[in-house]
Amino acid sequence: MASAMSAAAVTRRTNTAGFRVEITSNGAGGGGDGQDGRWPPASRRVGDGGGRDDVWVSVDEAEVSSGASGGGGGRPTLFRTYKVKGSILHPYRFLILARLIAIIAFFAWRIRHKNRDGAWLWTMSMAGDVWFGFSWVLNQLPKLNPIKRAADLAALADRYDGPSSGELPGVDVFVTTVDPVDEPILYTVNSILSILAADYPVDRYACYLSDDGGTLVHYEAMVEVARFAGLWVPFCRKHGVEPRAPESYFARKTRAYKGGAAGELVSDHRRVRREYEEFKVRIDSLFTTIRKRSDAYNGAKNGKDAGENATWMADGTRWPGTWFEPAENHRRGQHAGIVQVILNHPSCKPRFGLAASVDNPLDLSGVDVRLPMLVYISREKRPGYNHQKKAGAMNAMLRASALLSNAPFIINFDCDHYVNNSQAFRAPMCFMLDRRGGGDDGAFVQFPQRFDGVDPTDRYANHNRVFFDGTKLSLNGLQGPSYLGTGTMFRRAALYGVEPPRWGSAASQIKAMDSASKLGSSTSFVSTMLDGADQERSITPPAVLDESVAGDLAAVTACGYDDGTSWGRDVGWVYNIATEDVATGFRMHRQGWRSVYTSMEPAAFRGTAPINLTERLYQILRWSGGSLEMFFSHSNALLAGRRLHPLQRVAYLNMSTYPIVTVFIFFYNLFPVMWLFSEQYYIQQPFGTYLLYLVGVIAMIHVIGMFEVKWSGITLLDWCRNEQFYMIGATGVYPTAVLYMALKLFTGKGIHFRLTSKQTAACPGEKFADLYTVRWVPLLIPTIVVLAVNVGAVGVANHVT
Ligand SMILES: O=c1ccn([C@@H]2O[C@H](COP(=O)(O)OP(=O)(O)O[C@H]3O[C@H](CO)[C@@H](O)[C@H](O)[C@H]3O)[C@@H](O)[C@H]2O)c(=O)[nH]1
Ligand SMILES: [Mn+2]
Repeated sequence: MASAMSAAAVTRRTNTAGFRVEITSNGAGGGGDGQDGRWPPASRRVGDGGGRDDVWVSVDEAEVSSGASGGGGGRPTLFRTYKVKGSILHPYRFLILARLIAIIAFFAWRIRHKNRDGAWLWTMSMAGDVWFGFSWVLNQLPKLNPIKRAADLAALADRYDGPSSGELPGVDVFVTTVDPVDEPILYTVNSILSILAADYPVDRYACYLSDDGGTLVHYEAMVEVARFAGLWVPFCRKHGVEPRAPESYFARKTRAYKGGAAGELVSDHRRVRREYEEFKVRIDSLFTTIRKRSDAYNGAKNGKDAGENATWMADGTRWPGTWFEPAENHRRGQHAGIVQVILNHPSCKPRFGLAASVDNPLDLSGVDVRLPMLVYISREKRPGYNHQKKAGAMNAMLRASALLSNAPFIINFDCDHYVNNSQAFRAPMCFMLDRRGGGDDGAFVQFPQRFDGVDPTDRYANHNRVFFDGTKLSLNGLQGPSYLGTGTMFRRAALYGVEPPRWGSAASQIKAMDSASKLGSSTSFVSTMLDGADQERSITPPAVLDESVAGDLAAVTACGYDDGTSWGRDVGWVYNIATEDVATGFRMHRQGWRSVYTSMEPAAFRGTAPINLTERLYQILRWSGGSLEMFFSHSNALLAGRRLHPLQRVAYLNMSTYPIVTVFIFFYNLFPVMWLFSEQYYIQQPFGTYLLYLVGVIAMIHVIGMFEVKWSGITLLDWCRNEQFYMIGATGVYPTAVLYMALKLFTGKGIHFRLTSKQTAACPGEKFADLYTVRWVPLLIPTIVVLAVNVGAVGVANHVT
């Protein structure tokens, strides 16, 4: 019954200590995520790492080989599908059926043996058991048909990289950040560098950073990134470096060499490392640099604009975003919108670097030195508007990118995640471009979230392996995994609320849209939509960024743009919910779109998780609260039409009701209070048979769990941690989520959810220091009540007897 926890997580510790990448042999999930630096040759199929054949068998061998012989004439087959071997799948399904029968028998027996005395206890426990049984069914049924899908990178390369090949379509990559301190800027710059260095045609993707803080520090960090990328990216290309986030790369102990100039690696490496250290110093000192500069400008101006305390850009103009000293129109939640193209779209022809010389010690003569487009966006903020957090930022970015590059595909991840496998943009493309039916009605491809810096025994179940490798993978056998907020590739048309091609081409649907009321007032934006829906397209190199483009950009990133439109409901990321990700994916599934869950080796993306208990609990609160909000919203799975697969509906029901279990767990936990009464009460009589039933159904759930451990390839430890942390969440956090939801239903006020903080003041030298810093968490009140009541009851009982 566990594992209903939503999405996965992120937080991290000290900035200065950096992103230490552990080199462990944890081995969780079949192969340690490439942490040991193993690297499969480009021709190897991704995902095979987990596709051990004692569990998985191929189901599309025939289709794939007929595709390879050029049969279809159209697009090739670009991914492989596997199902669980019969020898595991059949007993697994049989056990699920057996348990279903067992719990029905159990309820029937209990009803036939209704307690006469202590009827209240019986009724309550019966209600609890019914809910436990029901929620188990919700959780279990969608897992009946686990399917694994693996991208065929070699086939993609054959088809799209050769001289006579078609072109890979364009991709817009979106990263969101809010605060340069809570979300340490070092992670954000690493994230951006890893994107700029990805192995994807450089003129066919663009990178967007959305900064909801509107700080000059972020903007200048991007300028520094653009400069350092001029060295970092060619270095990555020349030597085939992995991973391409410098902090993780330099932390790595062993590296397999993939480049073509092994002899120069040592000196190049040393040089780039030195430059990186200097780059980090510049990033770290941005706060002071900008402050000093601003003080100087403010001082000089003192005569005229006495008292002005502006924050100044390097070119001597006032920063339009937030200032160090908040002022009218320059504070959090109140500032102008900013869109700055930091790196322009590159030329379509390769540009090779210079040979080694005194000024440039790296020989880049055979290396393409172009960089992809990089854009900084901070949407407008005004008091009185609900800015809708991440969802609002994503929608503003979706519109601004349409005006600038308008790629038909979009990749989205959080600023604390980075591209860990340079092929990460190619792998999801294999699913989007596959010639088989599934290809065109796939709305998104979801990668699991993988994390660095989690303590080796993963005390707070941060890796969430049961959720990713089990629950999400099994949804592949239905309509596909839910969207998890990060590590996802989308089809742009699906984000616009268009229905899958079976119900009409994207073009005809877009033409039919009543654009002004649905999509807002920017005709320039609306006119990009047709192109944006064409999946074969590359990206649009932006025209000269003249006044009119700037005006359009300002319009689509303005805070009131969404007012009175379908944005946040039928278009873009969904609003008014703490877990915008699940709700946004749900809208697509409800329309009949499919999604794909896939993983690759080494992991496509990696991020950081909150190893501090306080942060972790608040994160779980946001997810569980958001999930209940989903149930009580237009995104309720019961309201969806017939295009939602029946078991997919069950999966979403589970995702939006799982915290309710806490009510019953709470009562069960208080049952020992009955020791306080002098008469004897029994939950159920005859008690012996009752116990036997209980032991039976509990044993079965664990045997089923062992089968899941087997097919998902997780470790026993992962499984135990999940069970443990489920109980912590269910007793400590879900009660608060349920209370919040009840409050919201009665008062109409939503929950204020805080950002998951990625940094605490723990001492930088000590590796998992944060694990042990316990801050007072009101969330734990229910747990403490339960503990106190139980200890008290035992004490009283002892005293009485
Ligand atoms: O006003 C805001 C608030 C948040 N964010 C960004 O949203 C992302 C996620 O926020 P965070 O507080 O780090 O949440 P997590 O718990 O780490 O996020 C998980 O859960 C969220 C849903 O609750 C998903 O959106 C995330 O992708 C998923 O990683 C980060 O990049 C933030 O910068 C914004 O852009 N604007
Ligand atoms: Mn995060």
